[in-house]
Amino acid sequence: MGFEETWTPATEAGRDGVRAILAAPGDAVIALDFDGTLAPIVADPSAARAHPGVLDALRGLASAVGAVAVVTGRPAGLAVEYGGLAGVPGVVVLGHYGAERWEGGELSAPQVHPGVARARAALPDVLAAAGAPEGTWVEDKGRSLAVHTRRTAAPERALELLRAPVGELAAAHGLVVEPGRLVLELRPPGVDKGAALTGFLRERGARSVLYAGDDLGDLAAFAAVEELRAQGLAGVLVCAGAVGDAPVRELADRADVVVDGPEGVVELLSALGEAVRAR
Ligand SMILES: O=P(O)(O)OC[C@H]1O[C@H](O[C@H]2O[C@H](CO)[C@@H](O)[C@H](O)[C@H]2O)[C@H](O)[C@@H](O)[C@@H]1O
Repeated sequence: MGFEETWTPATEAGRDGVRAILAAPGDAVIALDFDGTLAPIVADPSAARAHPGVLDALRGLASAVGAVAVVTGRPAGLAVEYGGLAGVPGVVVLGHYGAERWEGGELSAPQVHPGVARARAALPDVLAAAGAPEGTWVEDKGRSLAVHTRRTAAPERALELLRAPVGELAAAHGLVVEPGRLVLELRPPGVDKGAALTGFLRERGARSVLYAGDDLGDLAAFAAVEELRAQGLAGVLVCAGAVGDAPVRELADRADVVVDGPEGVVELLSALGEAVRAR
C-alpha cells in the first residue's frame, strides 16, 4: 500500500496537502515542533531527547523535500543539542517561538527583552505568595521563564492556581504568558509559531507544508497553515498524540492526521520520506 492509502488524512484539505507534497516535494516544507512531537514528554525538561528514529527520518526527508524546519519554544541551540539536529543537513531551527534562528551552526537572536530580568527577580516572591505547591519549578531559558507544574502532586490544579498571578507578573513587565503542557511561560510578545512558520514558508517559496505539533503554542502554527490554505498553499496538519494533557486534545480536533506521539511522528515522516524518494 502507498503512503496516501496508509496515511489518509481525515479532511479534504489534508488529502490535498499530501498530494501536493508527493507531487512536488522540492516545493514542500516539513515543519515540526520539538517537545512532545520529536521528543517524548518527560518530567525533567533537561532530559528531553529526540525519539529514536527521528534523525534518520529527518535526514531522509532533508534530501528529498524543499526544507525541514523545527519550530520550538525551546532556545534554538538547546533544541539542536537535545535533538542532535546538527546531523540533519540544511535543517533550520526557529527557537523561542521564532525569536531565534539556528542554521548551519550559526545562531541569530535579538536582544533579551528587559522585562525578563525584572520578572526573574520578582517571580520567587510571586510564586510563594500564590502558594505554589512543592514541585513547582522554574526553567530559566534566558529570553523567557517557564513555570512548570508537572512535578507537583496535582499538576493541573497547580497550573490553575498560578495562572492569574503569573499573568499579572508578565503584564507588569511587558511580557505575555504562553501556556503549554503543565507550563506557564513568561515571554516577550511580538512573535509566535504562526508568524515564524509563515515567514519561513514565504522565504522558501513553499507551495506546500506539513506541520506537526502537540501543544497550545502550536495552535498559532495551525492557524497560520489554515490561513495559508485559504490563500492556495497546500497544507497538512498533524497532531502528535490523541490522548494526554488537554492541549493535545485541542490540537487533535483541528488536525488532519493524528498520530501516536513522537513514535507515530517518526513512522509518518519515515513513510513520507520513502514515498517522495520513490517518485
Ligand atoms: O515548542 P516545544 O518544542 O513543544 O516546547 C514547548 C515547551 O516544551 C518543554 O516543556 C514541555 O516538555 C517538557 C519535557 O518533556 C515537560 O516536562 C513539560 O511539562 C512540557 O511543558 C520546555 O521545557 C519548555 O521550555 C518549552 O517551552
